Amino acid sequence: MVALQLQSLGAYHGRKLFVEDVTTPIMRSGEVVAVIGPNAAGKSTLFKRITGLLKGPGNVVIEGAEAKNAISYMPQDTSANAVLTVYESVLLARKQSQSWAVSDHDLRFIDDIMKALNITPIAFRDLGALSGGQRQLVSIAQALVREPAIMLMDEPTSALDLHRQVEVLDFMRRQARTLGMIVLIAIHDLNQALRFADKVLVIRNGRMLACGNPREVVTADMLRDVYKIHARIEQCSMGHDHVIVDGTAH
Ligand SMILES: Nc1ncnc2c1ncn2[C@@H]1O[C@H](COP(=O)(O)OP(=O)(O)OP(=O)(O)O)[C@@H](O)[C@H]1O
Repeated sequence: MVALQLQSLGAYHGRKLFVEDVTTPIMRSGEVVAVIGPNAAGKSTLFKRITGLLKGPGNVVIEGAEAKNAISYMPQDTSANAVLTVYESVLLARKQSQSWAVSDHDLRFIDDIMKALNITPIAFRDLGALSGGQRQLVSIAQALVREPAIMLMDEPTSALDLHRQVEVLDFMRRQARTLGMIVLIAIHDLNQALRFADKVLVIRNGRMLACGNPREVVTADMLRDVYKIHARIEQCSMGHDHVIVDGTAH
């Protein structure tokens, strides 16, 4: 069982603190947490602080995972200038966190992830010759083959068509449950967050406003305060919550 908690976490860009005093409930194996908030709220900055790419006060407390492959981070910018094929890049990603010998298990694991993400047909294409959505899928594969205990994904579906968005988010949730991962996903699509997340964490101006059950966190009041929109949360005929936007609030 893996557990993650952020305690009074802050993050600097240069000398300025852009994220401040983020303390979360304990997140546990199998959970998917959607990290939401307006542009420039600090979602990517928070992820970079959790991975150790940025410095700042506070603690990232992880229990039940070896430091070596505790966290895998998929950045927002998935552009690549390495002269590698898709398959080479995924294999390299797997080997970065393990010994350099390639086992049958490694090859099977990579095949399974690539098949699940439907990128086997482009396995031998150069990274530089992919569409934005294809690059994003490859980047997800690179993060997953490291078999992390905690996965941080920064807007992993922003370039994907609707079918692939649902496929990827469904797959991530299954992976979280079956492998016991904790998955944090920064995402702008609040309906996808409501559909896939166990918890929603809201950030505004570098501060965490709430972290908890999606139904309790994503409310008309929160949408007005944080996003400056008039919206309703309504249940569809299947009983799922949806955000219906009526317009901007000033
Ligand atoms: N390298 C950097 N140097 C200085 N400031 C930065 C740097 N990167 C980000 N910032 C600033 O930090 C703040 C938070 O940015 P961040 O990228 O974390 O927001 P975000 O919530 O991920 O936004 P978006 O939804 O637009 O991707 C912004 O004010 C941004 O200008």
